[in-house]
Amino acid sequence: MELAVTGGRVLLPDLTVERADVLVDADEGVVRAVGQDLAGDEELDASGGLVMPGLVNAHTHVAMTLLRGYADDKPLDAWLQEDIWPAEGELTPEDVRVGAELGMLEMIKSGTTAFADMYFHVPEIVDAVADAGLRARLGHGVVTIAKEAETAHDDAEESIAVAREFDGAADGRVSTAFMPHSLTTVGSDFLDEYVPQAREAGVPVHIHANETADEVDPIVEEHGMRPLEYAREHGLLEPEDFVAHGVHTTPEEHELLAETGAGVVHCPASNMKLASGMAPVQVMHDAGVSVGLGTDGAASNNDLSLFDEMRDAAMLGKLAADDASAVPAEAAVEMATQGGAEVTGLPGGRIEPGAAADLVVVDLDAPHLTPGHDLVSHLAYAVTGSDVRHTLCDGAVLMRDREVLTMDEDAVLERAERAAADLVQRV
Ligand SMILES: N[C@@H](CCSC[C@H]1O[C@@H](n2cnc3c(=O)[nH]cnc32)[C@H](O)[C@@H]1O)C(=O)O
Ligand SMILES: [Zn+2]
Repeated sequence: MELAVTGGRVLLPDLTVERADVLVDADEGVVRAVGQDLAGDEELDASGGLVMPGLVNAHTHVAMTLLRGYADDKPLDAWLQEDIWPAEGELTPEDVRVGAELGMLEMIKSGTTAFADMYFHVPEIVDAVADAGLRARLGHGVVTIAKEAETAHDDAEESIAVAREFDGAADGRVSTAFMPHSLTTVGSDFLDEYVPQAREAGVPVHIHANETADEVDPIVEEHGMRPLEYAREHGLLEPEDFVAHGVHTTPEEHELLAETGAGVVHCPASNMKLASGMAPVQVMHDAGVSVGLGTDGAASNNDLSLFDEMRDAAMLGKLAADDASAVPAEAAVEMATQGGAEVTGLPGGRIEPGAAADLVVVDLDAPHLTPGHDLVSHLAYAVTGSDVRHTLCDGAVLMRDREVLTMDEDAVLERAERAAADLVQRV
């Protein structure tokens, strides 16, 4: 079946905008053509809209939607230890399923078609991705500090097992990674033991790194090197690997990232909310580092909209560089599309023949998007998630005219409300 997305304008990979139709091969899940007057077996109306690549949320913990607004206004360490980890200790597989569905509903409704996720009870998340129709790189987050050796090993084994088992699931829309939680919550002996297993399984490694000053200093003190140098020493930073945050990073670390090809996921909202710091995004770009954008979990954001994240990235990037020309709109849009696809190794991020048919249509016919001098500027600074009219992933229509077709929206909200209330009772 061929689907023609007609009557709109299209954001091309070079970030120019052209009046064109997009022909999608729904069976193969690829874009066949971009051009004038294309016809398919079915049509999707994009008139008055901009057809753009589906957004890539390159770092999140999707089931944390259940903890949205549960614990705010604290720094990372206290937030995790006092509130989040105790609550997460009570999450059942069913809770994770419900939270993941809520997050995916939110993503589909705000134009995200692919995401990278670190969490636990991953089989539930795989099933939710399969049903929702999205694309994802999933992994089990490992923590080894303050655990008995056996429990810590079990956690790491589970991460490797999950990565092996589910790579290629959901008709190839799910891929996986080995996901040690962070350079300070996983011991180096565990990295040394399990990273080679990830290589053997052919999956990348995704980890939190250099998020706060508090997690940089102990590594420098104990090992006499910067965290990313330490990461490299322990087998990380292969080209397919990607680290979340990279807030407190030095020029030497940027050089290391650029040389190795490992990517960074910038999470500006989470970094602002937890007061973690300002990532030197413009400096990283100038150094040739691949950068994607992530929301991080909904408990530190508090939403999963990449449109908000683009705006935050552009705004914070200017403040960090003390330069209004830093992280321009184009850079924000690039990070949320091609950049995220590159960093996570997921298809998508570009609309061109042969590319994955992961795309969204944004309604431009609105007061806050008038006049239309520069649509890339609008995407970075003025569009919000609720402006998304249609969402397609892998050639399938997931949302048409704001109606999500792959999920029962009311049922998802009701289940989430109930699961969250029960959870808070138990904690
Ligand atoms: N298996 C681990 C869980 C790791 S999943 C990934 C974890 O990252 C946590 N997380 C969420 N946001 C952040 C962040 O900004 N920095 C570090 N960790 C985070 C999240 O709450 C979740 O516990 C365990 O048993 O504790
Ligand atoms: Zn995170």
